Amino acid sequence: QKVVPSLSEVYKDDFKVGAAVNPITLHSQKELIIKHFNSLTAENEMKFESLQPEEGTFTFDKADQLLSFANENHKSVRGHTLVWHNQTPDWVFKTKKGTIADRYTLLERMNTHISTVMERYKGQIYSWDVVNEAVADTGVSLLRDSKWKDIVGEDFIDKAFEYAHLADPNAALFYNDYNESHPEKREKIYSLTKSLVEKGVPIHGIGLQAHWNIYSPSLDHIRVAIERYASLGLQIHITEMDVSVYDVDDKRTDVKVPTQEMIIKQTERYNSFFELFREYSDVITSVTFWGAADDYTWLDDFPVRGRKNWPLLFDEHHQPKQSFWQVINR
Ligand SMILES: Oc1ccccc1CN[C@@H]1C=C[C@@H](O)[C@H](O)[C@H]1O
Repeated sequence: QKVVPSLSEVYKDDFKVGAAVNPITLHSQKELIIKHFNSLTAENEMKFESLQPEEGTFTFDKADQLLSFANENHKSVRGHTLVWHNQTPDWVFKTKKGTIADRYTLLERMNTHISTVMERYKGQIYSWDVVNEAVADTGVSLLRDSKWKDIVGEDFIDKAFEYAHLADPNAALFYNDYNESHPEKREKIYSLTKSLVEKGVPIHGIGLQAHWNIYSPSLDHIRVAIERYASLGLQIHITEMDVSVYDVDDKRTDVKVPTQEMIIKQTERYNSFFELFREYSDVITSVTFWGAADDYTWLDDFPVRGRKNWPLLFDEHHQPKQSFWQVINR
C-alpha cells in the first residue's frame, strides 16, 4: 500500500488547496478533508437563502458548524456567496405587500445581509465571493438580467463590494464566475473588473469557478484568461474546480463506470491544469475543488439529473485516482 502524501502539503508553497463541503460530507469525508485540504468552502450553507431565509431571520447554525470544524482543524475558509441571482429568497426583491421592491429598499437589504453575515465571521474568512455570476454568457449586454440589476441598477456590484469592505476590511473580496475562460465571457469579466478597479471599488480578486471537462476549455483559453485577469493586479482563485468526464452538451446516461478513455483523458487534463497553476502560482493564491471525492459531486445532478459523474481527484471510496498521482508528481 503506497504512502499517500497530503495534496495541500505538496502545494503549501504554491497556493491553498481547498474543497467544497456540506454538513453530510464534513462527516462522511472527514479524514480525507483533514488530510488533503487546508481551505474549505460551504457548498450551499453560506448562500443568501441558507443564512437569511426570511427578512431578519438569520440561521447561522450550519455555517457555524463549518467554522468550528475549520477552526478545530486549522483550515482557512472561503465565504460563498453574498450577492447572486440564484439561491436567493423571493422576499428580498418584494415589498411586504408583494409588489416589486425599490432601489433604496433592496440596497438596504443587501447592506443588512452583507454586514450581518460578514461581521459575524469577521477575521475567520480569508476571502469572500461577494458577487457571483453577474456577467451575461452571450449577447451584447455586459451583465445578465437579474432582479439585483433590474431593481438597483448596474451599480449593485459596486455597492456589494463597498458594503463588504466596510464590514470586514481584512477580507479579500472576489468577483466569481463560470465559463471564465471562454473568450467572449472572459472579455466581459475583464471589462467589469477593470472598471471596478479603475473606480477604486474594493475588489481584490477574481474567482474562476473552473467547472471544466476532459475536452474543454483549451489550455490556451485558460492561460489567456489568467494573464488577462492578472494584468489588473488582482489575485486569482480557482474556486469550484471539477473536471467532468462528459463534454458540455453530452447528455448520455448509459455510462455506469468511467471508461479507460475517460480516465486517461482526465489524468492528462488534471496534469496540464496543475502545471499551468504552478506556472502562475505568483497570482493564483487558492485552488478549490467543488467537492472532495467522487462519492459526492453536484455534477451527479447537473446538467443531467441522476447521472453519475467522476470529476474529482479521489474516487467514491476516497482512494487517490490516477489524476491525484499525476497532480502530486510535480
Ligand atoms: O457551471 C454552471 C453552469 C450554469 C450555471 C451555474 C454554474 C455554476 N454555478 C456554481 C455551481 C454550483 C453551485 O453550488 C455554486 O454556488 C455555483 O457558483
